[in-house]
Amino acid sequence: MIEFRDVGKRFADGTVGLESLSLTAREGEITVLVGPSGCGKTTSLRTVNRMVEPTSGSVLLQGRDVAEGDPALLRRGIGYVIQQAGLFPHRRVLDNVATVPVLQGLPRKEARARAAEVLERVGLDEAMAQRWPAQLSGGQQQRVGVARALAGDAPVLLMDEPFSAVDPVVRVELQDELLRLQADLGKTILFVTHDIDEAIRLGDRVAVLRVGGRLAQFAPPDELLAHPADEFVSGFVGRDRGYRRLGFVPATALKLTELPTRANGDTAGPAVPGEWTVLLDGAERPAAWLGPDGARHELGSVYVTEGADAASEAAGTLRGALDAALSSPAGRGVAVDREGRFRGGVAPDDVLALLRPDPVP
Ligand SMILES: Nc1ncnc2c1ncn2[C@@H]1O[C@H](COP(=O)(O)OP(=O)(O)OP(=O)(O)O)[C@@H](O)[C@H]1O
Repeated sequence: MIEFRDVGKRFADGTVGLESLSLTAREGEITVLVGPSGCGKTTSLRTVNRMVEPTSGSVLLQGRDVAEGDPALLRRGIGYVIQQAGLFPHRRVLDNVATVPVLQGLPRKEARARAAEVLERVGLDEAMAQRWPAQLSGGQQQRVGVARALAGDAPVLLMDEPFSAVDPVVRVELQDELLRLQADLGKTILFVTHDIDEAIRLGDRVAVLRVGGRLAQFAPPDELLAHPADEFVSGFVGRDRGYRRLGFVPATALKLTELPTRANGDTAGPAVPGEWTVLLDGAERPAAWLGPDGARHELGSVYVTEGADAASEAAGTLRGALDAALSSPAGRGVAVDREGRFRGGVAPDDVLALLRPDPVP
């Protein structure tokens, strides 16, 4: 969908922003460009909407060289979100968002209706829509920035450090929201960040760049964490990458163990003497543990075997499985399906076995 072909940029003062970048961002995916300061992330992004003209190579959008045709027209088909949102301070939130559809030729009234619709999508109500940008929090301003980029209904979004200026808690909220939106919208997103955690969280594929816009590795997050291409990448990805992989490895290969069960309210003791028993309600949902001592204990977190989605990141991944195992008083966790019905037990060792890298021969 977006293809960089040997894209190079030498600025007028001789600075090499990009040496030769080749990379394809696939349709409907979030492709993240990550790397240290000055490695050329922003420059790369801006070659797509021609805010920067490459000095060599070309950028293709849906197979067409962006250098052909009118840049203004090109930009109307590309949503663009920047740090600090870049809102017009003298326009109300609603009109900030309506700008893009107005530019696209929609009558003002329809453009405003469209703006209200996308604002609601990003969690901002009518009262917010009537405020001035300065009357919003940093996180709300970023939401408006995202809404404005979505208002044009462009299939491509360029996002340049859009969440960098907000505190870590809001940042995670905004990331979750982007993932939720993306699950609905399926845009082709090119996302720039210097934060590897953000890259790994959001990217379907992550491009790690070094200075000069040279591609060090381009891979899905799990592969980046499991098999960094070289020392630069492993240094950049960080020391706790083994642990962080937990959240990205689907637990489909995890074998559930059998656990004794009993109906909740049944006054008989443990189903198997000396063992922990899961108490199930009438709908087969686990309610509590019955200890070997005959006392009830809290269940701890449960592992949801299916339905991994943006809203509950850990569901269906090894992170969720390990958390269930470690937070349970029984030394093993309880697995449930999407409806909350009991599926089996999770042993911590089984989770760790799946994470263990292949031994080096
Ligand atoms: N207009 C310009 N003139 C000269 N040099 C420039 C210009 N714009 C960017 N550069 C240089 O090009 C290189 C890449 O810059 P770019 O902004 O793309 O990096 P970045 O990876 O986005 O960095 P950061 O994370 O710090 O924003 C840097 O060395 C920068 O100083």
